[in-house]
Amino acid sequence: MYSRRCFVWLKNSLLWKSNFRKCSLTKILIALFSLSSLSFLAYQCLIDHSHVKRHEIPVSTIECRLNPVSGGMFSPSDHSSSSNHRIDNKVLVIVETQYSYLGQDIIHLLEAIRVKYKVEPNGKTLPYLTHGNKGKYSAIIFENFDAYVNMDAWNRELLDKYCRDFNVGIISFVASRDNIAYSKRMKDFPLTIYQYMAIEDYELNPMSNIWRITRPGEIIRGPLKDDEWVIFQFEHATYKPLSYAKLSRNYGRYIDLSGNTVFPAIQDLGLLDGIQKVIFGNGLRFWLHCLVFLDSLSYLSHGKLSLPLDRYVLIDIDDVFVGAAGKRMKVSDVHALLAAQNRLRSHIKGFYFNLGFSGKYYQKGTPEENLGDRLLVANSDKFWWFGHTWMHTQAHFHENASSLEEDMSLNKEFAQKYNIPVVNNYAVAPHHSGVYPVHEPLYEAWHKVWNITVSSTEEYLHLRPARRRRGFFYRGIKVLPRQTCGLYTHNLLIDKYPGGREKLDASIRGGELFQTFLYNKVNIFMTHMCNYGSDRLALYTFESAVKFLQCWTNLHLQTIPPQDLAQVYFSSYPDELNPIWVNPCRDKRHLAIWSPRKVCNTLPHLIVIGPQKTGTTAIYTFLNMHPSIRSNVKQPVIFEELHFFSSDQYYNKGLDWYMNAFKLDNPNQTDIVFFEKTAAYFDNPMAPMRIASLIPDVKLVLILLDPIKRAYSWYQHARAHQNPASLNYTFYEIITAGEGSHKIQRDLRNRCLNPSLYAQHLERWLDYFHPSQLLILDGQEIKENPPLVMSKIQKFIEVKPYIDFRKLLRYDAKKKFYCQVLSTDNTKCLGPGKGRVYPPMEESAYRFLKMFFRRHNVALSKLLMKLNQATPVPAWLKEDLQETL
Ligand SMILES: Nc1ncnc2c1ncn2[C@@H]1O[C@H](COP(=O)(O)OS(=O)(=O)O)[C@@H](OP(=O)(O)O)[C@H]1O
Repeated sequence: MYSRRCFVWLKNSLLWKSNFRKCSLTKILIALFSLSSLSFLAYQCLIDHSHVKRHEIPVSTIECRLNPVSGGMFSPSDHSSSSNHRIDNKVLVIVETQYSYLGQDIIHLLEAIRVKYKVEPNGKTLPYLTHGNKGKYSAIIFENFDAYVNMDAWNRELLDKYCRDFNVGIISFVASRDNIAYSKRMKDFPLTIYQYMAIEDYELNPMSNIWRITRPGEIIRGPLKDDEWVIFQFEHATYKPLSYAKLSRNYGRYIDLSGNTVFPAIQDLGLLDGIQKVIFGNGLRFWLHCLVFLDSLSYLSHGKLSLPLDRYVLIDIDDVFVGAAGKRMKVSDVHALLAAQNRLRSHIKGFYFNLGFSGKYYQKGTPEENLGDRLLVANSDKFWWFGHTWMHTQAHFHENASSLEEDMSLNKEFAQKYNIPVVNNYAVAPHHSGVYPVHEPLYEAWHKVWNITVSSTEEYLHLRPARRRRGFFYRGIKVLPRQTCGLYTHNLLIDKYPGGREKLDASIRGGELFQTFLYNKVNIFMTHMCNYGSDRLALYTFESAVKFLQCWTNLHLQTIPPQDLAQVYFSSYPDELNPIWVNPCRDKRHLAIWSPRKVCNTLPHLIVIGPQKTGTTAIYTFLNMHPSIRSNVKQPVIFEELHFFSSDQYYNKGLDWYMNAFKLDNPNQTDIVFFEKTAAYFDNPMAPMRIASLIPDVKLVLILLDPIKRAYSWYQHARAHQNPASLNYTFYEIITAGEGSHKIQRDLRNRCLNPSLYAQHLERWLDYFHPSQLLILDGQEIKENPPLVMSKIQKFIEVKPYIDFRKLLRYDAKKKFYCQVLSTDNTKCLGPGKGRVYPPMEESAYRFLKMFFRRHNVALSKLLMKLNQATPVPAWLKEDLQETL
């Protein structure tokens, strides 16, 4: 019977063509895609669904021991004090090794809560702790308390002084080292540790003053997972227990513990050494320690690293009609959904399920399920709704916006026909296709058909790890990160849940799902219709999760409309507004939802990053003379320089715009080395990060000209462009402009001097690129011997064929520079704007700049020495340093 019904459905689907009259290639593609989706669904129909049976639908049994404070209005202290004005919101983490487990756990947690950190392996000299009169770190974390205790005297004194001066606390961990129970007195502290202990009945000390997110009062009954606990015993009032437990085993005569209540995490009030501490007797794999860790960070940093208590929750039910017959929601499931929505409202203020639909699949289930569909629609005003595409096709298969608009309009007509209120200006794309990597037609069609302003995806920047998912704003649409709750389309029955019910329960009770709520202020969860049929796993999961959260935390849960949610998100994380482009070809999942018409080989292999006035145009011109090297095509207004990575205006034109600037003769061409030159990249703060995100293995060319000559050349450039400051003030007046000078004077001073602070900018590039990716050229050599420079570049990028530029370039006595050889008598030189003729620099300006650049040049020479570049230090720098000596 199933097979016949499915056949009819399949046939109907294929006959659905009234809106597909005009046959274009796109439409054929879409039809093929739909066909494959439908065949998949048909296959699902043909298989035996007898296993999808109702037996015991799981029900949440979580009850708090103590009643949570009602109304979620209780707001515990955020620990803030005046001490936090003097410290940055960054954490210093001293790890055992780069790869140690606990060190990784600490870093992952900090990443998840978006706290900046600096990691240093134990044993290295401490980094600078202050800048000016400010402290660089608002908390210090030691993966191993022993590392702190046994630090060499000099570093220990330095660190302790920092902690006392800036009132900064230390979080540390003590781990069991050997598989044997023994006790040890800590050096310098009236503290004894007992290691390799088994404990049970863990509870928190309700009297501690560090609790903020954590709500003490519950007990984890029974033995804890491993035997590797460290417990503390102390003989001074500076120590207070943060938690209690009982020993699970009698350790007899080996360990003398009075009574059997032990302390697995303690707080040091700093009464002895003036430094507050929190010390854990186990790592962060124990879920409750993650919670205690958050409050410890908040407390020890005087609220600088405090997380808010509000948590915003949106539960999307994607594809509410898309699903194989036999796995869909029936009438009883819809009733259960409505009832659960009401119950959830007592835990999540203003809660609504948010239903996503593709109208094409309405009424395509079993007769019972079709009744379920109808009941959903009859109750449409009780839910929030958002549209997918009509046929649930993926946006990247649509070549242009109009075919997507056509498809979306059908879905809109469906919503109108059935009075489905779609009012939130929110949409989610099937399979995330088109949202990221961006498919421009999706954004266009969303605007046009639905006036979409908010979306969400799990693909930005990458699917994994989930803790790094972020939001971005593009073409007027705010895209928020999306989380999963551990349920996917195939999770229908609790007994078939991968890893068993225990696995799902562990995620709810302190594991992944609990932590997702904990770390993210905004949580948009993706679920699917089938998680609400069969065993209704989504209802079980969320009802359990919010109850568990309520037992153990003071978090306030609420649901607000997507537009407000986006507002909350980006006002909390304004830095995320600007998107970051990554190469879709480097991520399998991205590639799968990227248009098959797009090609991967139109990104540059080489970027000439500047700075300005160092000879970048000459290099650009000469590179283009090579038969296998090709630059981007020139653009209106900006000509050869794309400014993509340095200007928000161009970066926000999107990846397609950038990649389209590099033209192959045919898509299969492989013998072209693309390059780009934008001289403003070098001193731009965003450019290194953006370039490294998109083209991490790119090669970079940096040109260093004597900074004095570069500064003067820029001044002359400004004069040639009628810059008023340059016309009204001498070079000396510009470079010596102070805070009292006119803004135009200071602006020009900055453009003359700042890009010449070579070491400072170069350090930033080296944060993102390996030195082997960088070729440093001498700007003077470009003027005097460009064929030699071209040979260095060719070697650097290993391009074939090797071209001898001595045959292509010739010194032109009239231009006084090397020019392109056209014939024995003719050359083609760069335009009049390059190699200008201007008077020599005033002596006073020269002397001023000599002094000004001295320390920067010293810093540069040290940096270059460290890089150990094959390229020798530029001649001008050597001379300058010799003069200095
Ligand atoms: N072959 C050749 N022809 C002309 N000019 C040459 C050449 N090689 C190097 N130079 C030097 O390049 C300086 C201009 O640098 P840029 O091209 O980087 O300037 S810009 O930032 O793109 O405006 C330019 O600066 P000015 O001399 O101040 O005009 C030149 O000194």
